[in-house]
Amino acid sequence: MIQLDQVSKRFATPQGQTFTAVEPTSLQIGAGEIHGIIGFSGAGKSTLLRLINLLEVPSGGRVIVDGKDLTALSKTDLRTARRNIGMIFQHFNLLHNRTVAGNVAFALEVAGTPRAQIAARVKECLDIVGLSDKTDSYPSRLSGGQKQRVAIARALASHPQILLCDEPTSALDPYTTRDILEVLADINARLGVTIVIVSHSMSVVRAICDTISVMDAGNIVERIDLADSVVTPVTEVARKLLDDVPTNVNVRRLNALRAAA
Ligand SMILES: Nc1ncnc2c1ncn2[C@@H]1O[C@H](COP(=O)(O)OP(=O)(O)OP(=O)(O)O)[C@@H](O)[C@H]1O
Repeated sequence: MIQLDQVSKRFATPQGQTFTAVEPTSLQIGAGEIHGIIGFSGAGKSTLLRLINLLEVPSGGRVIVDGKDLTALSKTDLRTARRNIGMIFQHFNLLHNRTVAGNVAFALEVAGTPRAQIAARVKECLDIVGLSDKTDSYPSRLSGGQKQRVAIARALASHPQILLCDEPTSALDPYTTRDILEVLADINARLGVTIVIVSHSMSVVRAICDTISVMDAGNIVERIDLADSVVTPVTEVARKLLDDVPTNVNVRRLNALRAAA
């Protein structure tokens, strides 16, 4: 479904130099798969994700989605191809002056869906994410988890085959995180949507993914297949990520002990 072929991304720095956020990278993600991209801050995860729908234009390489080379499409054809790729973000990015239904409808209006079809599709999408009772609420009246559900409904509005998720649970508590992961897993199972999820949390990607790419300094340094009963990371960065943040340590006390030593 998704094929990145030696894709790279360089940014110009204010000092007039170039910074490589993603080194030439190849990646294949099959239809119906849930794939995680994990790594520490600055590893290049979000940039790699945004290369999939060409939100970031690649500096080199090809992005092939559902058999189409997105890098070779005209602006109009790219706009059409992008309807096949929904996206959600850490901070939801909802329109605050529109209701829940209005937010989902907005995606359809932009896509040129005939007016007569919009209300029915909005209802379908809100049913999928379990938010039918909040249709007329404004985002300010919703919890973080509910906001992310609206964002998911909006992303699904144009029947995409792919859903890109950029840190979708990083602003949520652990219980709501699980809730949102269950919604995503359900969408994958019921609708067959291929999901790519960026996270810095190994527990998040382990909870939902089939396969994981581990990124470090703009490179995919390891691929983990969660179908393997035992996950034995090879690289140092994957081993560190597997440990997650050791939250059972009181870091203030630890610092005090270090200072006293
Ligand atoms: N538009 C941009 N211009 C210049 N540099 C950028 C731009 N976007 C990202 N970068 C740089 O590219 C590198 C990778 O950024 P990216 O956001 O992809 O990392 P990440 O792994 O998603 O990090 P985080 O987990 O903190 O979001 C970083 O050093 C970042 O500063």
